[in-house]
Amino acid sequence: MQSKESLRTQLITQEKVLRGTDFSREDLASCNALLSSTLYTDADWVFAYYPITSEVDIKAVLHDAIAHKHLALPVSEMDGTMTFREVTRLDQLHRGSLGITEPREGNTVVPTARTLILVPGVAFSMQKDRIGRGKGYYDRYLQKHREAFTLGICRSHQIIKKIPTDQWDIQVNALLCGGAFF
Ligand SMILES: Nc1nc2c(c(=O)[nH]1)N(C=O)[C@@H](CNc1ccc(C(=O)N[C@@H](CCC(=O)O)C(=O)O)cc1)CN2
Ligand SMILES: Nc1ncnc2c1ncn2[C@@H]1O[C@H](COP(=O)(O)OP(=O)(O)OP(=O)(O)O)[C@@H](O)[C@H]1O
Repeated sequence: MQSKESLRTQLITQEKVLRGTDFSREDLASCNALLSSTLYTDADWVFAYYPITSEVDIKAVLHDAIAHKHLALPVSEMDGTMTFREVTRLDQLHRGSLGITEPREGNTVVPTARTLILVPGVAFSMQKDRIGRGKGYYDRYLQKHREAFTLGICRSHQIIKKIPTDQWDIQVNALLCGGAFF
């Protein structure tokens, strides 16, 4: 089996090749599927991510969550930990050190059983394994916060057959891809 590191390198090269591709239809299908699901309607808090170009554009979900629920976005710290802060408007975010748009202020919040965590990734498998950007932020965070439901979100080309796993890897509970749940 290909190592996780070489898979990640290959997938990030693919991200660059696909940079000009228009994924808006596929991304909107996923947003709409999510917004009308009970996973979403039953949640009181949504812990989401602010998308970069290679990730499913969930900004429609971010706006809906601000209007109808509570939204939190991740802040990555230099020591490898990640926290989530409450966000009430998207025009007060800033570009953090890793090139990710993140909240500058806002209360730090922790997930409960009614929190839906939307997990980005470089790739996922149908076994719900995940490859992230290689810094272990989500693995460390999800290990400590087991009570929330985790939903991986990706585009069709980000589904791969088999992902080699390490003992620290945390699977997601479900996957949303191209407008369908798995
Ligand atoms: N949207 C999003 N937010 C997230 C994550 C993520 O995967 N996606 N993270 C999940 O862990 C954390 C941040 N982790 C990161 C780990 C590595 C790189 C990284 O390698 N960045 C590139 C530049 C990316 C770009 O600008 O396109 C770099 O620094 O070279 C970025 C974020 C928390 N927030
Ligand atoms: N629970 C943990 N405790 C300590 N270190 C961890 C933990 N989880 C992952 N790591 C470390 O993080 C590094 C990256 O792990 P991995 O390659 O699985 O990242 P990833 O899941 O792709 O990234 P991310 O979660 O940031 O998107 C590894 O070197 C690993 O040792």
